Amino acid sequence: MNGVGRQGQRSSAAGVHHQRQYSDNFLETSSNGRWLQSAGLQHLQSSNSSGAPPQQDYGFYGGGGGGPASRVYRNAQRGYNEFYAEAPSTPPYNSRRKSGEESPNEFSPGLLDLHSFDTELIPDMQVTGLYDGASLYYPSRGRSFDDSEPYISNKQTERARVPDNNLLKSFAADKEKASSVAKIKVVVRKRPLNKKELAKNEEDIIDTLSNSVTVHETKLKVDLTEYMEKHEFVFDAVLNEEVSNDEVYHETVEPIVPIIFQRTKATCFAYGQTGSGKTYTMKPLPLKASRDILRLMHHTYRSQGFQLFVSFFEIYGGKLFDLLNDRKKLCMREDGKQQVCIVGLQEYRVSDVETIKELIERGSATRSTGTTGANEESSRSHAILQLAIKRSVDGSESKPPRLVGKLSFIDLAGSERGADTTDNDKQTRMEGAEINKSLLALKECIRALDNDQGHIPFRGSKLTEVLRDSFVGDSRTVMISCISPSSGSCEHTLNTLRYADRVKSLSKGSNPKKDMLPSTLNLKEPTNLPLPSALPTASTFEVDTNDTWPVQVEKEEFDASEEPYYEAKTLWKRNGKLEQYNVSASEDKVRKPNGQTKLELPKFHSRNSNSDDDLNALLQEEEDLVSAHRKQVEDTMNIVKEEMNLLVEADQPGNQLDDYVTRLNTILSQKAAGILQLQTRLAHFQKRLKEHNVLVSSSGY
Ligand SMILES: Nc1ncnc2c1ncn2[C@@H]1O[C@H](COP(=O)(O)OP(=O)(O)OP(=O)(O)O)[C@@H](O)[C@H]1O
Repeated sequence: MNGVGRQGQRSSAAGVHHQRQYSDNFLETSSNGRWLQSAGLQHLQSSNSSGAPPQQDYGFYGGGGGGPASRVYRNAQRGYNEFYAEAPSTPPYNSRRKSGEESPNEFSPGLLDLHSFDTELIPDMQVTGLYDGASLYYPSRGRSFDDSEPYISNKQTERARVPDNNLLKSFAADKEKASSVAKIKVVVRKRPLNKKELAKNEEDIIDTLSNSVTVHETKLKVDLTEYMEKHEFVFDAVLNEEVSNDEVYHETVEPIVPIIFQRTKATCFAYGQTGSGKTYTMKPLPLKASRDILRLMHHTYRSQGFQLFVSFFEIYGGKLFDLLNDRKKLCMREDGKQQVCIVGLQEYRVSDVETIKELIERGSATRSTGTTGANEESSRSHAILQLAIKRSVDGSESKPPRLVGKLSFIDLAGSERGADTTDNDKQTRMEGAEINKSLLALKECIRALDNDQGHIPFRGSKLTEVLRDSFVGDSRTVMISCISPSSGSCEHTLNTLRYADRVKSLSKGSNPKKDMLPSTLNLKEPTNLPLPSALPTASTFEVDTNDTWPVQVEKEEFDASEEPYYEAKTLWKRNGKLEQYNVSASEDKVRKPNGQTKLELPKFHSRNSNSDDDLNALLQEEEDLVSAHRKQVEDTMNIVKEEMNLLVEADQPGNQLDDYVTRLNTILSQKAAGILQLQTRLAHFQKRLKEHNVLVSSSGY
């Protein structure tokens, strides 16, 4: 059966019609404007264009939020709201400011190194004995928080020392909720066919059913007749082209938001080839999450001194740039506690959704983009947006707050970059190598994380290094694999799904039934698979009974003589609703859990720089080998194809085919020997790499 016939059978006419309609619109619509719409925040744009001041009215959250009813309505309207409506273009940041109003850029640089506070989590609150009935106090999704939470009017300091029962119950409920959130969740999102793909008559080769996704790959037999190979994968969730960004949020980030208040660090990242919809998927998520975080802060945890901070940076060619500070180059350091500090990264304190929206827009506009055949606005960088929840230790706002939890959103660069380098210049090739390296390292870290391995190989790349603190302690990871439906992207789609499957397959919490099945079933006929349900929980909360942060006393005096290298500066300026901090390693101070503050000389790897270099060299070598290996296999396949063509041409009466067959055999055995040699070398390098890693970890890193 040919591809068109199969497609005709697989897709209903309505389905095809839908896909065409989406693509006609989405290619012509500014993504900057559309994501706000799909985030359900269109009204923010209109308020902006009218020049209205930023909203502080939290009543907004109750009405426009993610309640089930509104979601159902939006879903019903999705065809219009998301794909047909003309999205208003987002005015430039400055044009939307009223005169005299401060912009994040213009805040006086109240620079203080808060990074030591950032990287050390605030100790947990004691909730022992208060678990009974806690869930009654936990506000369910979509329910008004005003209904569930009586107004708390105690003095802040008193509250900090003697937390009220409702608050403790909320914490307890959040803890309970946390334990039901899978440690790693892998979700696949299929986008609709776009205009270009339709123009080229490319067909939709992806079927989705419940949480499984099937790729129909057209292949050629030796006699050059076509046949279809099916590859079936099962994930925690599969979202088809009909699914809105609201639903993506509901499936991925929404369950994580409450547990960020419980010392959890979570990471949500989008993986996929260029043009597969990573940015489209990721852009609305931080805004939606901020909306829910602010809602919790202003209702459930009202007057508890929680603060929300935003930072946005990118990793481009292995270097870090601040997207909220004119792409200022940043550098990464590690302090004595192996906490990663991004020197100079600016964080903004935010208290309303509009400000967050402006910051995200500003950062997105600054992000590096390049051009590829697949996507004109293709991103070559990994963009990382972090939402940090902090809290002043003694409940007052006079002291710098300390980190409670963090939510990182990562829009990764196109996953095909490494393979897309042969025709490009040196810079593009280097970018590709760097991207490949980081994606490989990210996968390894997530797998190590889920297996609770002692050693997390975060040093494999800049990306994993900056995410180090998301890989330790209580963490959650959501991977959204974005795929294109088109036949032209089949190979990349399969690569994306295999990467996702690899992340998932070693997960301890995976359904054993699923693990017994091969990831790629390659079935000729449709098969009804037993579909595993979502991951069971793999982790529990650690409660450190020695840490009771509400009664913690902070000392601000620093003994400069102790570490003359570090001069403590406590210039902390508040600036209305939005505050800007400059994180500087030279002001890196470490707060002890017992409440004392001590300056410590960070160890910036000096002792281990050789190990790092070696490791990097090894990783590089391994990567080169993998590329060479891949190339050998590709060459071999090409040769086989060419020879097969010759063979078919030569298959005429009277022709002797023996010569061709002998020639083919010789070439194949030569190639096989080359591949075998490369595999042996690769295995050798991997062994060395492993030894090296063990050495590195046993030396304290
Ligand atoms: N689910 C979707 N529904 C409608 N349009 C979509 C969807 N996903 C992506 N698109 C559209 O496809 C185009 C490419 O998407 P996007 O820029 O998000 O790709 P990307 O994976 O981030 O690419 P790159 O890695 O090159 O940055 C955009 O015009 C976007 O609006």
